[in-house]
Amino acid sequence: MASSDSQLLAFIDRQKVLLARERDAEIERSFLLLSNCGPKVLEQKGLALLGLGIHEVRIGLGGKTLVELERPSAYQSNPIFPPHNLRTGDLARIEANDAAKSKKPVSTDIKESTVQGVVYKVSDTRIVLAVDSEDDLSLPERCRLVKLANSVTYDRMDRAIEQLERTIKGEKDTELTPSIRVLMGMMPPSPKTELEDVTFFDETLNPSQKEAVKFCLESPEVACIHGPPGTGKTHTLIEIIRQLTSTTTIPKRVLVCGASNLSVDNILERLLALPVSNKSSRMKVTRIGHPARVMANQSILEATLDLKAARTDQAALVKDVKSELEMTLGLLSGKGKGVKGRVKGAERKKLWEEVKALRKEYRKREGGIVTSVLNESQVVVATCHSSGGRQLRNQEFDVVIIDEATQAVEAVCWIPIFKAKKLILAGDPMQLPPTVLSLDKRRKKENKGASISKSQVKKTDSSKAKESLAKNAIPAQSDSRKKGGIAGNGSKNDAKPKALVKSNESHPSPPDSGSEDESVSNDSDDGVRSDTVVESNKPRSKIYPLRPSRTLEITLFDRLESMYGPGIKRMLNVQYRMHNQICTFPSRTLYSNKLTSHPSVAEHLLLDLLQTQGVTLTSDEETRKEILGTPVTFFDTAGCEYLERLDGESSSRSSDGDEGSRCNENEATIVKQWVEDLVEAGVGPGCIAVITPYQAQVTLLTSLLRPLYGTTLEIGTVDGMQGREKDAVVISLVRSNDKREVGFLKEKRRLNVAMTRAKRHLCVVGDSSTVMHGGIYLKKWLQWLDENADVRYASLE
Ligand SMILES: Nc1ncnc2c1ncn2[C@@H]1O[C@H](COP(=O)(O)OP(=O)(O)OP(=O)(O)O)[C@@H](O)[C@H]1O
Repeated sequence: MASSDSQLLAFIDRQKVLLARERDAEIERSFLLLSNCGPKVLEQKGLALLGLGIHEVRIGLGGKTLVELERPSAYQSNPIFPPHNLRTGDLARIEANDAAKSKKPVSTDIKESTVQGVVYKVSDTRIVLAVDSEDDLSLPERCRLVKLANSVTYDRMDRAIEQLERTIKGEKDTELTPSIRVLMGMMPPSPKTELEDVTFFDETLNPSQKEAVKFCLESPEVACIHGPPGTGKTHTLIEIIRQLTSTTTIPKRVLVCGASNLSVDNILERLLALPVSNKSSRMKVTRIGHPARVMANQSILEATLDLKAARTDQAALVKDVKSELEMTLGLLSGKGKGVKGRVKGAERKKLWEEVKALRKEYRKREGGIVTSVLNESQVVVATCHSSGGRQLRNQEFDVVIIDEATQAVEAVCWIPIFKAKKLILAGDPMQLPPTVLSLDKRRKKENKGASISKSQVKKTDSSKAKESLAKNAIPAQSDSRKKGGIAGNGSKNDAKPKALVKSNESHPSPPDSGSEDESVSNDSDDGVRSDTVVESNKPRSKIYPLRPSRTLEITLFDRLESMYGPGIKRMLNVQYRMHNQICTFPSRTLYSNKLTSHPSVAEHLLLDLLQTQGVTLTSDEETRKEILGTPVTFFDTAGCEYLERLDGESSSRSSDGDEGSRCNENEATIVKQWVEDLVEAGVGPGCIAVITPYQAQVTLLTSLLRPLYGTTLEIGTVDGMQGREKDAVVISLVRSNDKREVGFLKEKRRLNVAMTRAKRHLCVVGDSSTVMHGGIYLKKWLQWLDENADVRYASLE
């Protein structure tokens, strides 16, 4: 059934409401910070840089004025910036750095600000702000830079949704293409145009990858690729791009987008590394985006629009205008060569008029160069957000590919969608959803309410079980801990306290293969049916109508699957990362038991890694062999009374408005000891990552491990590890002793990302008796670990 007008409008209205809410949450967050904190505190939080001076004012791409700031020796003894969170693309403003006011909150009144712009480039000692203003730039001598809420992303998303509305209503020039109609449930996907014989450039693709490539080529309007961890999603996308742009079929023009710079640079890097028979057959690829934001890799930099434009023959045409502009700006800012003091009064006004005219001319000439570079490009690579910039305004493509589509909110995907006739989405709905600020705020409110009512109303059966488990387990554990210790031989069957074995036996068995547990946080609550597990490749006979999304976490990928069923996608089913034992639980519970391990990794262990490095172990090195030969280890802290602490508990809310973060000192000690054991056994710290849900635990672990291993050992939250892998991963779960729903522990997707980062060894430290409200997936995993992993008992030596 095609979406009715009222369904279409309800969907669009809902998107507008959700986007407005998200924008408010972002503004509120930054407003709270700016109005509550003095500049010094903002600098400590990484949101401001104080005591800066203007190094230079020049002109950049787009005729923007680039203001370069530094820490001059007059105000600072060290030219290197303190740690900060000002990144390329962030909105920031330069304001006078008045020392007397440095404790007062900085101004929240935008009008009062001096100069506002976008961070263009960041290094250890310099930061460049790109300013678009046509007005007079009154730059203070001594200044500071303050990060602001960025509205550009929201503006672009709002515009994309408005464009969608006008397109559907027939009010806009944009054509209501078949792919837009399919995306909006106005018509079902057309039957595939069968391709007789596809000759693959990469014959090593596995059958599921080949099927996904073929499916994407054959689908007339929309196709999705579901790539579980390590299954070669990028590999498959590269083949699709090669097929689309090859001359054997009709070459297509492709726009490759992604949710993050990292994802698109990863694709770009692989495209640029493809073998070419001769120079003319090299794929013409251009990367849109700030050169400072793209990967620091020469071949990638060479592919940026900025560098390509600068190398064209016409580049000389803009050079003259640029020099003149820079000279005039130098006069105005008092920073030009040989300029003494600033120009004032009528002369200043006249010079600004000149700047305006020169800038217009510069943009016109530069626009011509940009268009000619882009017109020659077969493949353009950009983030979804930057595809909405001026440079691509009139560019059209045959196909748009969006990687990491399950991490992008739907509205940001619409920015590039309007530029092409066909859409290919790639992602994994079982990994992290997009970050949504407004949702976190609501969840926290709901959790607060839930925690009070639940803990006050009654004790659940599970909490009673936890208590009796803890009572029984303590004496037995202290015995075994004395004997075994952290690297001791406390293997699951011989050293496990009886009380634990019993209680585990009474737990239900792991989730059945092929079905996701009903009680696991149900996506349908969010307005999407929870049939994300692949059932069949056939198109579903019944098509569900378009429904307004409950939250921004519902991605376009989720929604298409919900409307059209699994026939809209193909799943890659061979993973090239994890030891089979690491892969088993996620495969069973999230991927319909369909995820298999490639033989090259199925049995690989840390032991083999060391052998490839020429290390051989003698027969008496039993402990070392045991550590290196075990794919999954579980330190069960049940009954140990390792209670966590809420960081900032006294105030219940930290000054930046966030709920306090949790940490667990004893658990951190266990993690530290295991990392030490791994390193002692020969594993390089660079091959290890420590992952934990809470920032406070990251800080604690960093204080314990940094002095030993420096920055080679990676420590972070799960969000920073998506798309990454390490030979050995240690997860510190930080048990929760209250009944609140807390992000990581509740969300199976986060847990999935954490557990699938490990290649050869996964160690989990946590409490199997933890019963979290809503944390059923976690409980099942811990149960599975208790039954299948090498279980060790925590001991604080
Ligand atoms: N057909 C294949 N044959 C051999 N190795 C492969 C094949 N496909 C993928 N790989 C390898 O699997 C690993 C993961 O591939 P890739 O980075 O493309 O996966 P991904 O799905 O994009 O990863 P992520 O889970 O991080 O999103 C890479 O080392 C890649 O070389």
